[in-house]
Amino acid sequence: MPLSININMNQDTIAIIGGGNLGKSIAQGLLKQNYNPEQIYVTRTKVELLADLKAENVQTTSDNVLAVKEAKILIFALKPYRIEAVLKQLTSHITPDHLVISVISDFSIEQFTKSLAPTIQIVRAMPNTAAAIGESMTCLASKNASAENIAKTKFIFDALGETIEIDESLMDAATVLGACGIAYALRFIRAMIQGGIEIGFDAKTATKIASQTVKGASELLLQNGNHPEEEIDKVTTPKGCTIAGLNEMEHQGFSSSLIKGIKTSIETIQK
Ligand SMILES: NC(=O)C1=CN([C@@H]2O[C@H](COP(=O)(O)OP(=O)(O)OC[C@H]3O[C@@H](n4cnc5c(N)ncnc54)[C@H](OP(=O)(O)O)[C@@H]3O)[C@@H](O)[C@H]2O)C=CC1
Ligand SMILES: O=C(O)[C@@H]1CCC=N1
Repeated sequence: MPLSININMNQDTIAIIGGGNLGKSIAQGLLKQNYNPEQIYVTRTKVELLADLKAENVQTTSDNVLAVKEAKILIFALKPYRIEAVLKQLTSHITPDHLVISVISDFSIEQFTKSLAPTIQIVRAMPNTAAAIGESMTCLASKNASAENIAKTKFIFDALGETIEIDESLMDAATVLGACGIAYALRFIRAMIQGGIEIGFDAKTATKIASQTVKGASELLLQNGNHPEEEIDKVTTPKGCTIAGLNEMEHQGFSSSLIKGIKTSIETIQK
């Protein structure tokens, strides 16, 4: 569905301040949704690394002030240790007419607000890199943002995948489960591939089988709304190979290692 159908999103220029891994994924996702590339600004200091976006007619620049002046919607996708310096540079150019969205982890709305005029509304969004292909899971949180600004933010991220609204106190948890989660899932798939090669498949075939199988498993939950164990029960024949393998994985700490990893990730954010 083109973004222009609703609230005229294709008429609002978007500036992505910080075109790194996540910023670029968002830009790629917008392009995939037929967002007019000339109405997307992406900034970074090493602007030459945005050549792929430039080739698609996206406006790439190292000039954050220019991007902010040209855009109605600002998406800040900088590392947390860079944001304060960049906001200092931009404070006088960010107005209440801007919709300010931050995808920065570990940087609260309150911290953001301290650097800007009190009239500026901020929406926090926590997407993941699957935004590039319209499959992000994005958690949204706000404090003083208007219903219109929240709806606009939701509209943008709905076009890049699924969205849910959460309390800001859960943003670290959203970062871990949703954003870091992509990496955990990919490491799981990589391990499946390694196992698949050991039992006879070439790497390409193992990758195809593992990736599609994981996609199918996710879809079973998303489409049927069942508990994972209910679907697992359908696969585990008594005395069969699935339960033997699963139990061995659990003896080796499979679920426990994932849960401990998730807790370690959130402790790393919160320390
Ligand atoms: N990667 C992910 O999967 C996710 C990341 N996040 C959050 O998103 C934010 C960005 O993460 P990520 O994309 O991984 O990080 P990256 O380091 O890949 O991207 C940050 C970008 O900011 C640019 N940058 C640095 N200084 C400036 C500046 N003064 N003006 C404009 N651009 C600048 C950098 O480019 P250059 O060096 O050329 O300036 C870099 O490309 C972080 O806060 C992260 O926590 C949230 C969810 C998922
Ligand atoms: O690991 C990180 O710092 C960021 C936060 C979420 C995904 N990547």
